[in-house]
Order: sequence, then C-alpha cells, then structure tokens
Amino acid sequence: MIWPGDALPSPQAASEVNLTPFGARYTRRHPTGSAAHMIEVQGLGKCYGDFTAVEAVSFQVAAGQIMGLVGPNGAGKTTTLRCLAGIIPATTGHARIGGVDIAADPVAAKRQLAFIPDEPRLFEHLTVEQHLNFVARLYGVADWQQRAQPLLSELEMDDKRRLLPSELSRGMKQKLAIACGLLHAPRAVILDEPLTGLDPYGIRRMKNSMRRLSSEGVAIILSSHLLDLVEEVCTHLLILKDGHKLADGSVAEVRARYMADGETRLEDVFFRATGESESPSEDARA
Ligand SMILES: Nc1ncnc2c1ncn2[C@@H]1O[C@H](COP(=O)(O)OP(=O)(O)OP(=O)(O)O)[C@@H](O)[C@H]1O
Repeated sequence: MIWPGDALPSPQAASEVNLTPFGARYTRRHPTGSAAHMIEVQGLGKCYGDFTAVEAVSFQVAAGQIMGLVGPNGAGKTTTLRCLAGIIPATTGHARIGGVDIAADPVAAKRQLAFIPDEPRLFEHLTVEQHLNFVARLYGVADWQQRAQPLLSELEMDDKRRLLPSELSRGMKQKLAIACGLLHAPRAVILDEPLTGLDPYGIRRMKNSMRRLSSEGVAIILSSHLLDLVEEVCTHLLILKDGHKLADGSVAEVRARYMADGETRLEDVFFRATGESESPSEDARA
C-alpha cells in the first residue's frame, strides 16, 4: 500500500486490471514479464548506525507460495520487510518485486506490492469509502467500486462505509488497511502480524483470504509470532535470528532439518532452530 511520503504510481498503472475480489485473475502488463519468483531478496543487509540489524539475507517467494517469516524479538523481521517494501533503504543487497528492483524503480515495484503493517495507518479525515477511493486513485484502479464492494463484504465492513477511523474499532481499522492493500490486486503481499485485533470470525476470514490469494498466484510473506497460524497457512518458512538467516525452504524441508523424534509441532522446530529453550525457567535451571 502507498502512504503519505511514498512514491506514487502513475495514474495509468492499473489501467488493464480486470479485478476479482481477492486476487490475481487479471491481466496486466508487467515491466519485466512474468517473474517465477515474485519476491527475490539477495544479500540484503541493513545497518542502523554502527548496529547491523540484518546481514546478507537472501530468499525468494514464488507465485502462490505463502512464506512464514519467524524469529525471536529483534531478529530483523520488520527491518527485512521494510527494506523489501522500499520503506527504508537497504544498506547492502537487492530486493525485487515481480522482477523490479525496489531501489531502482520503486514506483513500478510498489505497484505490484501490498504491505500491510500490524499497526494500521489511516487518514483521520477520510471515511472507509473515501480511503478506498483515494487508494484506487493513487493506483489508477478503474471501476474501483466493483473491486471494493466484495472486499468490504468479505471483511464485513459494508455498513461501515461512511465511518471515520475514529469511529472504527481496532479490528475494523485493521480490516480497512487490508481492504486498501488488496484493492489494486497486488501480485505480492506482505503481512506483518495480520491477525492483531481481529476477532475469531475475522481471523478465519483472513486465513481464508490468504489461501485464496495464494491459489490465485499471489506471493505472500506472513510475519508472525503465532506459530500455529504459520503452521496452518504457510507453504514455506524463513527463520531469522540476530539478523541472520537460520533456515529457509518448504515447511517440510525445514521440519526435516530440525525436527527430532517424537516432535510434531512447528513450535518444536522454532525452538530447535533458534536454540532457545521452551521456557525461561528451563534456562534458569540449566
Ligand atoms: N530505527 C531503528 N534504529 C536503530 N535500531 C533499530 C531500528 N529499528 C530496529 N532496530 C533494531 O534492529 C533490530 C531488529 O529489529 P526488528 O524490528 O527488525 O526486529 P523484529 O524481528 O521485527 O522484532 P520483533 O519480533 O520484536 O518485532 C533490533 O535490535 C532493533 O532494536
């Protein structure tokens, strides 16, 4: 999604979009043709002053894959995602969306991307409908109402069209941010803790939406500490710790690498891979 301060796409950006409620049954000219790996990150590093938050991380996400990005606090997940989305510049390496380098051509790259942060950032004076109208104009989405209608219905926001953010609950704000992010039918979607604030109905719908997007060929990165969620919806995994990649690959590959006899849960894989014991008291006893 594009927010104040970001570069804007040209009005004709999505002129050839034939939009469906959640995804990719559309045709569009892409700057570099089809990209097997919709998201490509090569040797990505980020320093904040003297501190290296992310070092030489590489991974790819292909169309239809849902990659779970997991790691302990401070692992560098948000930093990686923010570099990937062009919100902050990487210190080293490259990130490409649909084959387009985010640093070299941020507008073309962002046109194919939705970044939905955990904390929805909305415009105080725009209603739900005006948000969608505004985002549609930024991305040049023709017939945006046709696109917005099923999104709002799916998210159960139909009757909230005329409300301002201050009149929405936390979960409704999150749903509005999701609707804005998906309005231009992105080919790559980055979700940072997307379930924050959603009720059980919203959570179920969000999981179904991720699966639907994936089935329509959208590449998804899902960053979350909710390992049950990751286990349920993700096809691939990337584990970071202290700014380094510990593992990536299909869920089965990462499981095979870290799972011990008798262990079945992704949680076990996480603790083995990151080398952290399950509870602080175990550390204390050791
Ligand atoms: N703007 C910043 N300036 C300086 N250091 C930062 C900045 N943003 C993040 N960091 C540091 O970079 C490291 C990685 O932070 P990041 O937010 O990417 O981790 P994370 O994996 O998303 O963590 P969490 O799971 O807690 O959200 C941390 O040590 C953090 O303190």
